[in-house]
Amino acid sequence: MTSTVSDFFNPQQVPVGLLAINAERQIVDINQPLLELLAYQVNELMGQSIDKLFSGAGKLFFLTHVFPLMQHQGTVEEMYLRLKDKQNNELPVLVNAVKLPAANNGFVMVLLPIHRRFIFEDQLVAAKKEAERALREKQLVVAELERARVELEHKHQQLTELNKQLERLATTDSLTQLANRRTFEQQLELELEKVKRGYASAALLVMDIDHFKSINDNFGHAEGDVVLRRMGQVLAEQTRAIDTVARIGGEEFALIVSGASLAEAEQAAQRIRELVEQTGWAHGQVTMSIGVTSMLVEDDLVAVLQRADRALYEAKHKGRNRVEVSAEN
Ligand SMILES: Nc1nc2c(ncn2[C@@H]2O[C@H](COP(=O)(O)OP(=O)(O)OP(=O)(O)O)[C@@H](O)[C@H]2O)c(=O)[nH]1
Repeated sequence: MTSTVSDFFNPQQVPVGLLAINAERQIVDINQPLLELLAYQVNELMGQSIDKLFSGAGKLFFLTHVFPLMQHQGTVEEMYLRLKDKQNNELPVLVNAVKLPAANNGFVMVLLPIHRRFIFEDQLVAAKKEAERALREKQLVVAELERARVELEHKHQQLTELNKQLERLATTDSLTQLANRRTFEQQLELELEKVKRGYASAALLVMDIDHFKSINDNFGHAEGDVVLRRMGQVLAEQTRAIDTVARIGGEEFALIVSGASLAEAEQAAQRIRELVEQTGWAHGQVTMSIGVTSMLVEDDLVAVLQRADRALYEAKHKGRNRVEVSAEN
């Protein structure tokens, strides 16, 4: 004896909805699982139009799309429908339908509830939205960080520039832009240190403009400043990068000559004196007296400065526009 499907299971108990409708869309059969899903009693649906199971939009979709396909193709596969149960709750289902033999003219529909998938899809959409929101937020944070970084960099540049300006102000004579007295003394200490350690010889020139007071008196203080500025340029042009030229007093300048013997320093002083004498000045001739000395191993700052000043005094005393050398203490 051949066995049939119904020997193995009862269609009223399979975990899918089964629904049969006739050509007029009246329900002619419905299985128990579908009744339970829809919360109807069998007598409430039998003979009723399947339209009763749709909400407005669902009904339109069924009538204009799904049902015409069932009629014309005789089958539909995996179409998505939203039914509504007796309490008007939505029941999303996948539909497979097939036309019954011609004599019957109806359709049998298999309805697979996809409520869980529906929830899952909702969750996926929500998760995607959340991910997009988080991404947007992250992009905002990244943009904010970038803005802060640029601002910080800008501030850092400003600070660096400000520090440079402060450094320049602290180390430079504002009138001539040469090193100021403080920087000069620091450099002199460094140079003396090198001499003491036997690394190198070095010499000091102290230079003073002759009769500068008369320039001020004859042409005014502002014109005196012009001469001081111009003198700063003349001296700076004569100075090697390793040397230090500074304005150490009103009309007094100094030059630290690294690596120079006393004779070399004297030559340098003569060159400068001649250059100043030959420079074209707006207020008549300007000359300079220069005292020269070597830095000695036993020197300190005061000693070397005193010796150079003594030589300068001698140059002034002997008639100015001269170079004098002071070799010993
Ligand atoms: N224009 C100007 N004058 C200054 C500045 N600092 C000092 N002096 C002037 O420099 C002059 C220095 O005069 P003195 O010390 O008498 O020396 P001198 O006239 O150069 O004469 P000798 O050095 O003896 O050749 C004074 O008149 C000061 O007022 C300054 O920054 N600008």
